[in-house]
Amino acid sequence: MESDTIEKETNKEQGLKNNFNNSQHDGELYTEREYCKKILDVSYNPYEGFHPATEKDDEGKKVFIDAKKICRIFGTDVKTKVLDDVNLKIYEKEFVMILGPSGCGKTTLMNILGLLDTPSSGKLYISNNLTVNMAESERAVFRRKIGGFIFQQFHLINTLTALQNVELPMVLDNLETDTRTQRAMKLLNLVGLKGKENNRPSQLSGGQQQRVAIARALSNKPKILFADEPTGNLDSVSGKQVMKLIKELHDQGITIIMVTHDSTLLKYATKVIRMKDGQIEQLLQRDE
Ligand SMILES: Nc1ncnc2c1ncn2[C@@H]1O[C@H](COP(=O)(O)OP(=O)(O)OP(=O)(O)O)[C@@H](O)[C@H]1O
Repeated sequence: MESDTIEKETNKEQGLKNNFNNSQHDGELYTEREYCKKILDVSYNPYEGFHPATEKDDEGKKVFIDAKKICRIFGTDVKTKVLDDVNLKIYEKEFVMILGPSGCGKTTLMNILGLLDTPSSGKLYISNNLTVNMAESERAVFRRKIGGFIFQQFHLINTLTALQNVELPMVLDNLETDTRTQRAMKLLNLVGLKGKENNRPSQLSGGQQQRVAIARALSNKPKILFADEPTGNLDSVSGKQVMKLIKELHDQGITIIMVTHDSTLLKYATKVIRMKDGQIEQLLQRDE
């Protein structure tokens, strides 16, 4: 950057610094410089620290999910190709974020990777097992034993308490009552909801409901967590609490695949998939 440009930018920042000194925005105390950068977009780049992924980036990593030539077509009379020849490898312990414009196929891709949906063509391997010919009962076992799921809309059962919601997957797994209650209590404590065990979803804030959903997703000790816009319905403070929890889970070794529209969350990711029109437009890897 030319020196007079730098000077202009610095003056702009200084002017804003005077206006926004120690300002509180979105529930977070930004330094003046950070805030100026954000609103002026002077040099704020959510992709800073990432580079286009190469084969070298994956050396020594263990493949968890391998998607080959995945297509998904919806409709019978009028067919719409929503995923078009997607090739993708996800490695153990990665924190993968899927971004892209509305309707580009992010949720469809995540649903296929999580065995909530099946591709129209292509092959999907999970831990080297080909999933295409799996019976629905086997897919259900994967979803219950290996995967954990959280969604923008929480999907809690309104007639059950927080504790009962977290216990539910363990009931399906026939765990003894004492064991599952103890585990659900521990998980609710972990997500910061001690004392809210007997509240029903309607008696909890959005952020608290999402934390119950996270506790429920953890009840089966998943190896991989699928999160579709987990902060999409939350205010920024609750969103940050939820992201902090998800980051902690990643730090503990859980692989995370998350769909988001919010590029400010990229700071948590180790890999970024940018999608467009049903295809992977760009694959980015965090610098070591
Ligand atoms: N079950 C379905 N039947 C028909 N069309 C579908 C179905 N599910 C998704 N679609 C279509 O597939 C396209 C991709 O949807 P998808 O939800 O994967 O996009 P997205 O990138 O997650 O969008 P958004 O960011 O808005 O959530 C959309 O045009 C959508 O209308």
